Amino acid sequence: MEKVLKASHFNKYFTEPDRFQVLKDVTFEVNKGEFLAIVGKSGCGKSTLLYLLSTMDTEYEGTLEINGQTLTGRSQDYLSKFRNEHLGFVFQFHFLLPEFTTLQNVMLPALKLGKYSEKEVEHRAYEKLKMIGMEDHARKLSSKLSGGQQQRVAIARALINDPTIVMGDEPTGNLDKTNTGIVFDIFREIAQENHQTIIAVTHDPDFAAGCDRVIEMSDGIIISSHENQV
Ligand SMILES: Nc1ncnc2c1ncn2[C@@H]1O[C@H](COP(=O)(O)OP(=O)(O)OP(=O)(O)O)[C@@H](O)[C@H]1O
Repeated sequence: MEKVLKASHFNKYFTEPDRFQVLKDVTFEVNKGEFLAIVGKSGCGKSTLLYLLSTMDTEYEGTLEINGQTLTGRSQDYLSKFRNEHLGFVFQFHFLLPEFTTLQNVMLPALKLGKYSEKEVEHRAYEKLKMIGMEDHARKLSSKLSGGQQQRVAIARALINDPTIVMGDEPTGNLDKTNTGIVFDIFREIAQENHQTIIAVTHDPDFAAGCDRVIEMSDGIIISSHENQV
């Protein structure tokens, strides 16, 4: 099984207000196309871990490898380019720009990457919107969409550069049951059809139960990793 992410011996400390160790020797690997949930009680270190995996936080001990590239010790410029090319992010809140249309929001990360012409980017953005069933809303201001629709658009935006890994921090935390199901199904399809990897921090037991594997954390430690029969 091809590994797309290797986290080795992560230790992470916070020093304010007092020094404490938030991650303790966290080591795990993630397969290509795997749909992984990270669960655990509030404050156990899930978001801190995801932030390290996202390459946004570089203050840690240990090594991070994604797509065969060692990312520990790289410059901010290198990491920023790497993120835009290889990673997609979905958060609890959609962070769409309200004065931009749905289509423009989805296009933004690809325009920033500068790999495709504007025409190509627009075409790609349409394709992503089609995939999530939102192409009819392409010209609407994103602020005019429902919460569930906005989160779907945020996923399309995360997918625009065809990332190897999509990372989600409570991606359904702000959604009702129906929209949670829709978002879950999109992730499932991405993993199954496109072999893109999903790593999602979640508090939702039903969401976690549908993932391929669940990593459970407690007090900065991985206490279990089990595969679901899905
Ligand atoms: N910048 C920071 N400085 C100091 N302590 C922090 C910082 N960020 C988080 N913490 C602490 O680190 C611990 C882990 O936080 P983290 O947000 O990773 O937990 P979590 O498992 O994601 O929680 P939740 O499920 O509530 O989001 C908590 O005790 C939190 O208060």
